[in-house]
Amino acid sequence: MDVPFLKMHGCGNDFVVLDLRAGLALTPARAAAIANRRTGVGCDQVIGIEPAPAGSRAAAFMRIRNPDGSEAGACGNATRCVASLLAAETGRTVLAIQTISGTLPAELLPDGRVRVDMGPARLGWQEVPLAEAADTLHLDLTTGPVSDPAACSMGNPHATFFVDDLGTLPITTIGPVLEHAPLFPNRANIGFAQVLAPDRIRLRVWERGAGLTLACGSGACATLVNAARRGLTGRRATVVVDGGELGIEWRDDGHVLMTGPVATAFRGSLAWEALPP
Ligand SMILES: N[C@@H](CCC[C@H](N)C(=O)O)C(=O)O
Repeated sequence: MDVPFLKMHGCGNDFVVLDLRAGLALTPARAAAIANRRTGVGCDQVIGIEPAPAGSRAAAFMRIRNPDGSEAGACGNATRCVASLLAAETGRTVLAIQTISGTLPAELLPDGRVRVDMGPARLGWQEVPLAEAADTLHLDLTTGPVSDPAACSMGNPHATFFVDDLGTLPITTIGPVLEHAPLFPNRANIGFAQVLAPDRIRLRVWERGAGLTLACGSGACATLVNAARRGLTGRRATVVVDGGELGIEWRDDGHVLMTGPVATAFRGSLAWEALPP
């Protein structure tokens, strides 16, 4: 059976997007096979669009899997991509997408960008989660040249290290060590941020289950929140990632708004029977 897919990206964070509303299942093994950049299509995350749960006001449910098969509670860049697809399908510019972490309102803007309400930043140590009680604004964690990160959850776990010079950091060496640090029982996405101005941050993210990507939307949200909590920025900033720019605002009610581009790279079809169950 041939199953159509879309290859999309947000600031270079790339996705295979599958419409699974007819009932196909995105298992961990299938996602890992699809995401493999040598033997599959290749992507940072595999995204399944599934029916919205009964009674939900959302247009659809979005399942997020990393290349290692693990399931994530949030993916900011993919949420914008799926919102743009659902907007085109329904003719609505305002809609909501259900994830395992909550319902995310989204809006298609006149310039083609998409704004998503990523929900409230969760600041408690149990919410990140951390392995033990700690002040999430200053974690006792050092690896190589980086130390003293701040942590929060955007529906998925993030730690942000603020550094003076991003250019010299050995991210592919320290990223995997930090992702698996015992302090993070569910592992964590690890952001490395250089504050350029009170409204501008340069960010690179070692993503849980995916590695270094060109952009991480939830990471950009977490970074702005952590930077504002530290008094390094205001509550609104442009976050410059390797693949573009994201506008982030931490509203007074605790919700984080993310605005950014979406792009479709190509369409294809998967030989479903060739995938593992
Ligand atoms: N690329 C995403 C985040 C994807 C999930 C993450 N790797 C996790 O495991 O939590 C984004 O744009 O937010």
